[in-house]
This record gives sequence, structure tokens and C-alpha cells, in this order.
Amino acid sequence: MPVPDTNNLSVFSQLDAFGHQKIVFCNDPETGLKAIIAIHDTTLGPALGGVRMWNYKSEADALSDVMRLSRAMTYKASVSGLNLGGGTAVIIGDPRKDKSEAMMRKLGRFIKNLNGEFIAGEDMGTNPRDMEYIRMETEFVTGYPETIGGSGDPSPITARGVLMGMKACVKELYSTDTLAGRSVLVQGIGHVGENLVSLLRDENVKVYVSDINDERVRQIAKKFGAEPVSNNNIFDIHYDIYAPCALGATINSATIKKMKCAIIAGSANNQLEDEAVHGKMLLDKGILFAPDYVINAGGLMNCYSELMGFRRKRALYLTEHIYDATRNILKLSKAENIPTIEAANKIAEKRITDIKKIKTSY
Ligand SMILES: NC(=O)c1ccc[n+]([C@@H]2O[C@H](COP(=O)([O-])OP(=O)(O)OC[C@H]3O[C@@H](n4cnc5c(N)ncnc54)[C@H](O)[C@@H]3O)[C@@H](O)[C@H]2O)c1
Repeated sequence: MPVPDTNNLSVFSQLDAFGHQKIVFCNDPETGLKAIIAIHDTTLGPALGGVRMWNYKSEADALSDVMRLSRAMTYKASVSGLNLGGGTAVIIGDPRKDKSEAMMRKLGRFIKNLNGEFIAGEDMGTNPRDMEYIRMETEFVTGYPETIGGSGDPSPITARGVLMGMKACVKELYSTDTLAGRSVLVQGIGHVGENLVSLLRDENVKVYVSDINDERVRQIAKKFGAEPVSNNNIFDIHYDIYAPCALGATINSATIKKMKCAIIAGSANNQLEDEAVHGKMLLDKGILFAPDYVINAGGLMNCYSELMGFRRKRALYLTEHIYDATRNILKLSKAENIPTIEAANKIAEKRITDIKKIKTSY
């Protein structure tokens, strides 16, 4: 996604440029809450997105992040065929030191006042317990614990979706869905990464694991029979698929030059440092990129199912469709010789335009 220029003081021109409908600044000195809720587009439905708590270097950084993330949520929901719009909330602060029950409940009250326009879920720096606090103040929240009727940890579903995306890429390149005999490097073996390693081992894939946490690498390598790789050397070795499951922007001009893989398919959000530049670089180098927001949509599908009162089975069913969604994007990319991310954006934008047309009458 493009990066908003928050140094440009014309806020409304920024909203126009990125298509945002509304930005809400939530300030509460009593609890220390400083949050921004961005609602990007609600053509398809209420804006559902994560609540991220992060020690942003500046308010401009927080604003840029929330605008970027909320826009990506619009595209993710659209391409996944969900009746949801895109939104995100960010809280400025260190989740380990600054977070409290009162702060989360205060945010819940701000969300309540939006009357369902924004629905919260968990993200970096928040967890199901925080969603439970928000739930104490408003019904417009998902991802609270299963014990109180929520859908719990979405990571296993997200990992399954990533696997579906990988299979679609393998089908495109090798005309088979089977991953057996291929090799995958999973970068970041946290909640999604560990689940992905487990699924890949079930498919008889050779798995390499790397993380900044060496102890975790040792544990996961031992548990699943994977091969540990130093975090500094991940582009020095050969494997078929690179699965970024840690941070964004790991695909950039420097890393693309070093890459030897045929496919990139992982869960991390915003993997391309600059969508326009690096999508094209991957196309030119012949590396097949499974657009991140398409194949990591399992978590969103899980929240959607919770919202609609569906069972987990439904979330899993929706996740299987990530295979077809990815195949369609790869076909369009090939037919028009455009980067896969551009093909995904086209498909997402078309659905929003089409659905806008049906909303002209009651
Ligand atoms: N959890 C979900 O359902 C979900 C859904 C959609 C997208 N995502 C995205 O997937 C990614 C992983 O999510 P998660 O829930 O597993 O997070 P997590 O925090 O559980 O795991 C992230 C892992 O990455 C490691 N890591 C951090 N920086 C790293 C670096 N520079 N190099 C290597 N490893 C590093 C961490 O040590 C950790 O083990 C994130 O980008 C997240 O936004 C997650």
C-alpha cells in the first residue's frame, strides 16, 4: 500500500488521496489513552480491523500506520468476498508498560460512540483479554476469548489460509497442488509461523525456520524436525518458498537482489516495502508473490464468522477459498503481465465499485 505523507499538513487532501472516510482522534488523559481510529471505506459493510498498540516514534508515524493498515483492510475484505469495510485503531504507547483495563475500556467507549461503523479485533500489542475489556463497553468487537463466546486465537486459521495461498502458487508454477518435496523458509515463528510450520511438516515439506528469538528457533526446530537458520543468513541459502511471518517491508530492493526462491507466500502484513516498485521488481525477476492481504485473510474470516454467529467450521470453509482467490489473481497477473499485487488491487477495487452500484436503491 502507498505510504501517506503525514508531514503534509493538508489532512483532507491526505484523506482524499487514500480514500479515507473518517479519522477519529481519541484522547483521554485520565487513562493515558491516545488512539486514532481510521475508517477507510464502508461500501461493503462496517469497518473491521485490529487494535494495534505500539510505541510510535511520533504521532505522524501513528497516523501513517493507521491510514495504511485501514486501507489494506478494505482491500483484504473485498478480495475475500466478505461484507466488511476497512478500518484500524492504533494506540500510542508501550503495551508492556502503558496498557490497562481502564485504557482498553475507554477505547471501547469511543468505539461504542461510532455506532457500529468500526468493529475492533486484536493486532500487535493487544490480545483476547483486551478485546474482553472492550466488550465490557461495546458489542462492536471480535476476537475475545472462546470461553465467553468469542472466536479466540485466529492464528491457526491464518496459517491454513497461507498454506492455501502457497498451494495456489505451486499449482501455477509446477501444475500440481502438492507441496511434498518442496522447501520453505518460515521467517518469524510466532503464533502464525508455528502453526504454519506444523501444517508444512504434515505435507512433507522441508522446513527452515528463523526468528530473532534464538531460543524459540531451537524449540520449534526440535519440535517439528525443522532446520534452524540464522536470521542474518536467510537469503544466502536455497529454498523454493520464502514465507515472511514476522514484520512488514522485508521485501525491498536489497533483499530482492539476494533472493533465490521461486515463490513468496507468508502471513506478514505489508511485505512489500514499496508496492509499486517492489511488485514490479519481483515480476521482472520471475519470483511469484502471493499478495499478503489475500493469503493472510484467515484471521479476518475468523472475526467475520464470529460476528455473523457462524461456527469455526465456516471460518475454515472460507479459508479454503483463499486457494481460488489466489489462483484468480495469478491468472490476471499473467494475462495482463502486471505484478500480482496490482492484480489483487484491481479485483478488490472492482468488487467495491460493483457493490456501490447496487446500493443506489433501498
Ligand atoms: N495472527 C494472525 O492471525 C495474523 C493475521 C493476519 C496477519 N498477521 C501478520 O502475521 C505476522 C505474524 O503474526 P503473529 O500473530 O504470528 O505474530 P507473533 O508476534 O506471534 O510472531 C512474530 C514472530 O516474529 C519474530 N520476529 C520479530 N521480528 C523479527 C525479525 N526482524 N526477524 C525475524 N523474526 C522476527 C518474533 O520474535 C515472533 O516470534 C504479523 O505481521 C501479523 O501482522 C497475523
